[in-house]
Amino acid sequence: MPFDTTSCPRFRLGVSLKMYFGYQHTLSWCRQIADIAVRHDAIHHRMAELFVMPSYPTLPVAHDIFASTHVAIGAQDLSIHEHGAFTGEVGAPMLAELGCAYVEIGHAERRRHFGETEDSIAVKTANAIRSGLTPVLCIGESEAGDVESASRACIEQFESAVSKSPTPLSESAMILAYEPHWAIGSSQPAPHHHIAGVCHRLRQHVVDLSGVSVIYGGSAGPGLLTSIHAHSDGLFLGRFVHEPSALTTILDEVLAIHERLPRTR
Ligand SMILES: O=C(CO)COP(=O)(O)O
Repeated sequence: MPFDTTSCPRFRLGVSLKMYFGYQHTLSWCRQIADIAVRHDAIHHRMAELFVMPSYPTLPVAHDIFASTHVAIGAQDLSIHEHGAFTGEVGAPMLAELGCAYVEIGHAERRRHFGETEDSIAVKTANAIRSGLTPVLCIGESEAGDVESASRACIEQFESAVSKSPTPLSESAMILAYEPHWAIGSSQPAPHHHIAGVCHRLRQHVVDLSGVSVIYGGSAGPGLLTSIHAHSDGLFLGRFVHEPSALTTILDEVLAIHERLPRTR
């Protein structure tokens, strides 16, 4: 029986490669992911949307590798400037020209190691929107705590990040990647009840913004979506899909989740 995807959620699966791989390794990983994407029913039937974020220099070739797939590409950061005398920077207009659909903003590692501030995050978010890129806005509490305080911290970060938006938020597409800093680079994700609680509150907060999805990242990998899919629109993945077959396992989970959903809505 063909899948009725109109009544089902479409999960968003993003992968950031950070700076783990070299150039050739990145391209070979992208080719393997492209191969999985063209063959997997979860992508074919649009039950899952996949975007990958490799390092800047690989973006043009990655764009070509994914050209005949449903996989989108994005950058891991962007400049607070758009053009000009800003040595070493890459601005939103060039990322859009390169074929990026997404750009990551405010990752915990950029906040911690590169002096990213709430103000620079707000400027970057505005620049991304102005160039037609979908921000993947990373928000999350720095220390492990309860759901209430984590949600408050995330909502403050979100409100600050969108404070300079050039267009009404109701017209913007955006992915909120809930990434508790303490769960990134760890051996396991945050506890499921914590993820569910914070994602639920974030979804409530953006309930009137139909273009905003809430996904979870931080040691996410195979098995997690099955547990949290009622509360999260997807996953932001890192190390646990360095082995491409792990992505197949997650896409299999997407199929299984859809199989179990009622067909009558
Ligand atoms: O930060 C992340 C995605 O951007 C998650 O990274 P890890 O899955 O490697 O913890």
